[in-house]
Amino acid sequence: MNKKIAVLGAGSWGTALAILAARNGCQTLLWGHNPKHMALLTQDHENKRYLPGWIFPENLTITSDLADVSAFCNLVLVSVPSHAFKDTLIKLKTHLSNGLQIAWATKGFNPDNGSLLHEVVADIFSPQTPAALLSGPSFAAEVAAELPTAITIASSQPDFANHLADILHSERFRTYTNSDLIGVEVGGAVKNVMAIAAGIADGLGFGANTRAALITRGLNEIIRLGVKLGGRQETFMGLAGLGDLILTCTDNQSRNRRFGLALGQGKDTAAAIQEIDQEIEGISAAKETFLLAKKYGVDMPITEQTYKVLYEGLTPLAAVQNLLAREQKAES
Ligand SMILES: NC(=O)c1ccc[n+]([C@@H]2O[C@H](COP(=O)([O-])OP(=O)(O)OC[C@H]3O[C@@H](n4cnc5c(N)ncnc54)[C@H](O)[C@@H]3O)[C@@H](O)[C@H]2O)c1
Ligand SMILES: O=P(O)(O)OC[C@H](O)CO
Repeated sequence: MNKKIAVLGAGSWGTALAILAARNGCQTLLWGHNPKHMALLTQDHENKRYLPGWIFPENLTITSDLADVSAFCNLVLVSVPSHAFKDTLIKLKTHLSNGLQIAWATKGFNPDNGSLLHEVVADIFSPQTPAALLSGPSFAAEVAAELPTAITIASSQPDFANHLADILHSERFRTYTNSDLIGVEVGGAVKNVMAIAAGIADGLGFGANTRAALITRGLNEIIRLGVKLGGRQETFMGLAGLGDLILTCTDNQSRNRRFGLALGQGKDTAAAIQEIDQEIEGISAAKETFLLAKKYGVDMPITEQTYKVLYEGLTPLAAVQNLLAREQKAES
């Protein structure tokens, strides 16, 4: 397979995806924004900061110069955090625009206005630019370890989704295609809010029953917002919805769940962020989801309470008590 791909973002997920593509036989370029960090990756042939223990395949090369991307190929997979997504695409455009095929693995909203990331892609490049999102239950370290994983590749352009699936698919990394870009985006972004909430409940000492209730009612919130934004209900029962929600709410590899655990155990937000020392996408997603819910009149009580803990100083215990005090009603 003489295929090429440039991965933008040398964190845990971009590094894992670059290693995956290289193992699949792709000539792979991994770009990171920090020259000193990328020099270490070049020197060490591994990412000791974000994905230690996984030596890079020989067909994976490192750069901190975006100009190298346009000379390398026109297929780009963006895996920077949501707060860096728009700026990274703006920088990319100065080097590559014509013929660009872009995918992204970022889970979140555009922090400027809560828009979905496919809208950022369309605004910066074009609505006709081949675009796809990669999302689903996938911890980077397990992908690097080649533990069986299944993810969704969502695009309104099926040929492009299939092209990307061909490049990334393997026995241990199963790719499923989906035409519901909005549903997959909302599922991947809002599951991080629910993971914080589930972590808070566990950190407070509540049990498995509580966690199951939060996951179930959290899925209900995600579906309500996702359908309102144009997603298909069935998408949220799939890998990018229920699958990723269960994974992130129940396993301590999740940064979002661990962040919630720390809050529930009494740490303040700053201390919890410092302790985790990696991206916690649910913090910004909690605000963006809360604002979207208000804008579209969608009842999202778990999201609202999580937002109030993170942005209004509500204590974790008071947040759970507020949820428990809600009036009895028919399940919907
Ligand atoms: N880590 C996982 O298991 C995993 C799995 C699936 C999806 N994701 C998603 O991947 C995205 C990237 O997160 P991650 O897990 O790799 O985070 P990370 O904390 O592991 O790494 C973050 C990376 O972003 C870089 N970065 C920070 N600010 C930047 C900027 N302004 N411009 C460019 N790069 C910048 C950092 O240098 C670092 O390399 C997130 O949206 C996350 O939800 C992560
Ligand atoms: O560590 P988290 O909570 O950002 O979760 C990582 C991935 O999104 C899991 O699918």
